[in-house]
Order: sequence, then C-alpha cells, then structure tokens
Amino acid sequence: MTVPSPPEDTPAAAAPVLELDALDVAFGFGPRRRQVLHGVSLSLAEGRTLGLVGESGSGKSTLAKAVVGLVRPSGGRVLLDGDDLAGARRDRLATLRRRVQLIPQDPYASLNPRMTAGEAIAEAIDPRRGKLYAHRDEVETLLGKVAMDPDAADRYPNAFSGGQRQRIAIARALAVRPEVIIADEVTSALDCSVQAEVLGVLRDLRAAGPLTMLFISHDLAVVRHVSDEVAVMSEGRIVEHRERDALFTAPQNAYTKTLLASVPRVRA
Ligand SMILES: Nc1ncnc2c1ncn2[C@@H]1O[C@H](COP(=O)(O)OP(=O)(O)OP(=O)(O)O)[C@@H](O)[C@H]1O
Repeated sequence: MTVPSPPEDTPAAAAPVLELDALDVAFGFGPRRRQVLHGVSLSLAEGRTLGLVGESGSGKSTLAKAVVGLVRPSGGRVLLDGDDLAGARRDRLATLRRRVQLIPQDPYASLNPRMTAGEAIAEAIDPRRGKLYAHRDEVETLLGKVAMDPDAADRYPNAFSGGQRQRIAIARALAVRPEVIIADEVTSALDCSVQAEVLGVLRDLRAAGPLTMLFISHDLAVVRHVSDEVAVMSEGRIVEHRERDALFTAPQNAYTKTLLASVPRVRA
C-alpha cells in the first residue's frame, strides 16, 4: 500500500518538548528482519496531548518503547528538549529516561505486588532513598491528584481494582516530575465505567497544570476525548497529524477516513 506523506498543516508551532526525527525500528536479523517503524517524525509541544491512533500492529507501542529506550531504534533520533535520547551515553541515559515516563497497558503487571502504593510512589520520587516515611506528604498529594484517599499509601496492589491500580501507576509516573508522559492503551484493559474514571483523572490533571502527554490508543472515541491533536499511524508510518477537531471532522488521508468510518459514533 502506498502511504502518502502527512499534510503540511501539522500542529505544534511552539518549540517541541519531544521530537521524533525520522525514527526507524526493525526487529530480527537477516532474512527475518522486519522493519516496524519507517522514518517516523513527530513533534509534541509543552502542555499538549497528542493522541496516537492506528490499528493493532501498526507500531504504536513500538514507538512508545523506542521513546523510553526499551527498544533501540535502527535509525533516526528521539530528542527531548533537544537532547538525543537514542544517542545518549550510558551514564546520562538513566537521567534522561526519567524525563519521559511510560504508563504501561496492564495495570495488573505494572505495580510490584510486594510494595505498598505509597512505597512504589516514594521510590519514584527518589529511586535511591525513596522511603515512604520520608515522602509521606508528597505521596499523599500525588494520590490526591489521582483521586485516591491518603490511606491507599499503606495498601498493597492486590487491594485495588484495575482502575485504582492504573491511577496509582499515573501517580507514580507523575512522582518523577517528567517532562512527558506516555500513556499506552491505559484504558484498554478496563471496563467502560472504569475507563471513564481513569480518563476523568487525566482530564483533571490536564486542567490542573501543563501536562505534556503522548496518548496511545486504538479507541478513537477515547482519543477524541483527551487529545489536543491526533496522529494516525498505519503500517509504521504517520499518515496524518492534525488538530483534533480538524482530523475528526475533515480527515484528509484515505486511511484516516477508513479508520473513522469504521467507528460511526466518533463522527457524531
Ligand atoms: N520484540 C518484537 N520482536 C518482533 N516483532 C515485534 C516486537 N515487538 C513488536 N513487534 C511487531 O511489530 C509490529 C507492531 O507492533 P506494536 O505492538 O508496536 O503495534 P501496536 O500498534 O501497538 O498494536 P497493539 O495495539 O495491538 O498493541 C507487530 O507486527 C508486532 O508483531
């Protein structure tokens, strides 16, 4: 399939916090080598939420993993405030990586079952000396930001529902004070009502202060709800990247049109 280039009217006129520059990712070697991302370029400006949509297997999670260093790009650059993450030396990498926090898909796998919620958040505040007693006030403030009671700090993950776990994972990501949060299918494992609860927390966080977020989902209705701008991925390429309303009301790319047409309710 021939995939046209993104249109010229892409958003983010402000200086980008996160910039992907011609990012390539391939898996495997020799005849088994398969390129999954093909020259992906994207910019995300401070305080914006960029929704990344695309069907299963289009490469969205691979992009997220490449940004946080879990997958090594075979080409291109990941720039955070101009610093090259992909090319950084090992000693600087840990510091750089803290500046982008990934909220993973699975709320049942992302929290250590042997740590209380408070201990997990305290560790994120200070990875070397993150004891709960030393950071109790900040931990409780962070729990409040995700609409959890202070006493949640003393409970273990198995005491929480999926939605509550996901909110704790968000608090943990915020504890690092990252410049960018990547939310990768954070609601896909949750029931509808619980999805709404997690989306409500993200909406409140955006309203409370600048939050720069890459929000990845195959659910167009959810993306429309949380994003300022939306990029569409198909077969490892960005085919369209525009302001949210422009994309949903007047898509330009044939693939985007098909994607939107397959979910009639988001066009309403
Ligand atoms: N570690 C890996 N080794 C080999 N192939 C991989 C690896 N990770 C992902 N892939 C392949 O890369 C392609 C893109 O996968 P990716 O998980 O990034 O897609 P996605 O858009 O996030 O899909 P989903 O919404 O289902 O998670 C898929 O064909 C997948 O099989």
